[in-house]
Amino acid sequence: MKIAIAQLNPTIGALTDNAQNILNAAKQALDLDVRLLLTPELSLCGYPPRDLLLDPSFVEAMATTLQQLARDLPPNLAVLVGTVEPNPKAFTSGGKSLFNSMALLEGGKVQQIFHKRLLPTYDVFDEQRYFEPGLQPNFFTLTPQPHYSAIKIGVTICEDLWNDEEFWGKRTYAVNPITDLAQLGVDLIVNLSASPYSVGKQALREAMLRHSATRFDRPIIYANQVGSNDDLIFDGSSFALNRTGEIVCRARSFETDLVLLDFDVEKGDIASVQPKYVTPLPDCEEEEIWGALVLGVKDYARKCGFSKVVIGLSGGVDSALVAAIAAEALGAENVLGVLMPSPYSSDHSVKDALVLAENLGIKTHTLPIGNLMQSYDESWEDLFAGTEFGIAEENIQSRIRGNLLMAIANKFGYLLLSTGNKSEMAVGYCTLYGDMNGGLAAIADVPKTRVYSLCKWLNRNDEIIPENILTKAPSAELKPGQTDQDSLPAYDILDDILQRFIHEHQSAAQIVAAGHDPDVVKRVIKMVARAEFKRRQAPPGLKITDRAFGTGWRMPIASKGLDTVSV
Ligand SMILES: Nc1ncnc2c1ncn2[C@@H]1O[C@H](COP(=O)(O)OP(=O)(O)OC[C@H]2O[C@@H]([n+]3cccc(C(=O)O)c3)[C@H](O)[C@@H]2O)[C@@H](O)[C@H]1O
Ligand SMILES: Nc1ncnc2c1ncn2[C@@H]1O[C@H](COP(=O)(O)OP(=O)(O)OP(=O)(O)O)[C@@H](O)[C@H]1O
Ligand SMILES: NC(=O)CC[C@H](N)C(=O)O
Repeated sequence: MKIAIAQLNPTIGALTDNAQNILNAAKQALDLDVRLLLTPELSLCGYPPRDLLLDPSFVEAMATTLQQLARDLPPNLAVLVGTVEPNPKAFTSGGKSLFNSMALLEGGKVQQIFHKRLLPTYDVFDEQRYFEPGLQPNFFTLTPQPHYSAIKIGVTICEDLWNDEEFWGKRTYAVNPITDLAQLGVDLIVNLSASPYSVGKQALREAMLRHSATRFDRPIIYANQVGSNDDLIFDGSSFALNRTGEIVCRARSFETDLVLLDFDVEKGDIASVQPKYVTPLPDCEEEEIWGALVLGVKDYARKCGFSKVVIGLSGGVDSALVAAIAAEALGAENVLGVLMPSPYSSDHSVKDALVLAENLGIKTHTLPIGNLMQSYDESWEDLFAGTEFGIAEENIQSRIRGNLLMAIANKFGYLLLSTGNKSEMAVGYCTLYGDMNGGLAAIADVPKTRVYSLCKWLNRNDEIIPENILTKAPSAELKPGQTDQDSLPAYDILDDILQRFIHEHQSAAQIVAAGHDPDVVKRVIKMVARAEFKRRQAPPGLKITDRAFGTGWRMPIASKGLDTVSV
């Protein structure tokens, strides 16, 4: 029996377009003699729909679209479609008004509905805000073709398979849906997912599901969403494991795909369809992150209706990387780099930015800002009389640039990409309403040390990022001779402290015990706390790590929580 995974890229809320994509995949699958087609979690509305789910008319439109899709699909193909279903008991007995569901469509109708049982409510996930958990194990039977006996297929939705206590060494939820399904004697388990990307996550998914497949002696098919929705990048990388835990197929990462496999009724196991379709995983983390960021920029622009972007090109490494990502995502002809030298800019900053633009094939425009800086100086001359030249005067350069860039974006209908990296966003080394301006922060979750390693990886064959950009000392160039290390610890030290503090939840004392200077640790943690007000006003940033400063980071601003560190 042929089964296909449709690795789809839905746009959130675009019900008609998403249904059409499911229909297109179904037509393709039918030509390949497929009996069962799998689509990702919430494939009809896209994941995560967030508070659109609080709008009853949206939920109603989804139900209507689902019914129409059932009628439009080829009647002999069984299709699992991700949707929501009202909770009829919510009104009388309380509880959330919806179930996160999978609908089995066949023969022109909705045949069965399955409810997600485990609702992730941590990091970027907020499913208990909207959904009631399903209480029953989910399965259906399917006859491969007339005169064959029926196959029992267990249905799980994303998080449902993330509670194998043997794999994790603990239970997060009281139930483990896969145990119930094994007891019910299902022949095969499918998992319909919307699992966002983070570095190294695919290895974790494969190890986790390999463990479950072998533990329960059941084949598992994992169908993931692909595409980027705001800050979340979904990598796809759908795959299937046979009963012995071997990878039978793997879909492409960061692209839509349709993958075919075969359920051998005699053996009760799945096998690849020749030629074997196992896309190799990226060679290194840099290749993986690059794929994620390119997709992130491409989908954000496309789904918001932009074809062109503008970037401030300083001749530094951050703007160089963002320009390279944008050129790959949208085509070099759709990227405008703007050089805005001030009297403090070094000669090499302009030269390096121009060489970079030439390497990438992007257009540039130069707008010197000395005269605008002078106008500001004149306008506040009386007000600031008798004060020292300081941070306000330095930052005005950044604010002038931010204004010019937004004006260009506004004039020509471009999207402004901001260039701040995670290390800067963590400690607030950036100017509010200055270089923080923008519609999308492309590398806001990429630590500075990773910015360098990505650029070096990019240069592995040809020089794309000019060598001088990689070797000179990082500098904001807001005053003569300034370097980042006048204000911050060396980036390898800063990033290690941030990794321990933000990702590993280590205390200041633990970070010091790992060999860091106590004063530096205290200072860094205080800077992180005090920069919350800036991060709250930053553009959405593409998430590539397990903890980003985005929807999964909910810190108070007016607080003393992190600020009172002791070592
Ligand atoms: N809790 C809070 N809630 C709301 N607002 C708060 C606040 N705390 C301070 N503020 C306000 O924010 C102001 C400070 O923030 P802000 O004006 O952004 O500026 P600030 O953080 O003082 O300075 C920017 C820093 O970023 C560095 N930098 C590095 C790299 C690039 C660039 C660049 O611009 O290109 C800059 C620059 O050298 C400087 O050290 C305060 O003066 C105050 O008005
Ligand atoms: N002279 C300039 N011309 C154009 N844009 C600039 C200029 N200086 C700064 N910018 C913009 O402001 C951002 C932050 O600037 P800055 O160079 O101060 O910080 P950075 O962290 O060293 O970043 P980068 O490595 O890109 O230089 C830059 O990435 C760029 O987008
Ligand atoms: N949509 C979901 O249930 C996602 C949760 C899951 N643990 C994941 O990241 O992949």
